[in-house]
Amino acid sequence: MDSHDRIIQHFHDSIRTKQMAMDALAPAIVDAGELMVRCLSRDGKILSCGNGGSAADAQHFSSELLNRFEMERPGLPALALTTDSSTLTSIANDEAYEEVFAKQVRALGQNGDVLLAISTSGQSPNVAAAIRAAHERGVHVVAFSGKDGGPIAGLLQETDVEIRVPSNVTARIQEVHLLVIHCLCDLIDRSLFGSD
Ligand SMILES: O=C(CO)[C@@H](O)[C@H](O)[C@H](O)[C@H](O)COP(=O)(O)O
Ligand SMILES: [Zn+2]
Repeated sequence: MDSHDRIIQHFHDSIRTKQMAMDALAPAIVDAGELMVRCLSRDGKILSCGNGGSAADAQHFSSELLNRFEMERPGLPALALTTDSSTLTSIANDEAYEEVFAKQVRALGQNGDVLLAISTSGQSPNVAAAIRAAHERGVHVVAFSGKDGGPIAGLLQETDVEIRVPSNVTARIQEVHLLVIHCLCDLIDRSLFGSD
């Protein structure tokens, strides 16, 4: 397959993954949006975490809440746990990399907050640890995953929401995670500030 055809194939695969995810995930995305709106309307905040591309997604989401998505509106309380290099390196150095998000959740999480936990495989131990810490603090969880959901799927409680992309390809899963982030931002803005 030459480069041009390979690129066309990536686009086709991404389109097909989004079409499958649209039908499978729409109800869970609504549930996640309602959970986040309830949290924000009660002066809660939304924490987010993930590794690699999912760390970027965690920061993308928090920036669109803190600053804005599409409509002009006041900033909303959100914090990505992936950005403070001094905190991340000191926890990893003094304790373990597995604790880098969980220790922040225990320090910052309050009852009624929401943690957006992102892992395309559902395998990342530090995201799993963050979910356990969230439950200790009465923080609800929205989990973005893919593949078979991994160990993270088994950690989720009744009040949590799992958005598992029906794909085994990390890049395709991430492409859907980003679309879901924008869907959630739209739901939050329309619920809290009315439709523009
Ligand atoms: O972005 C990509 C691949 O597209 C990678 O950086 C990927 O995020 C990293 O391999 C992560 O460590 C994968 O972790 P996870 O999504 O399985 O929890
Ligand atoms: Zn965006």
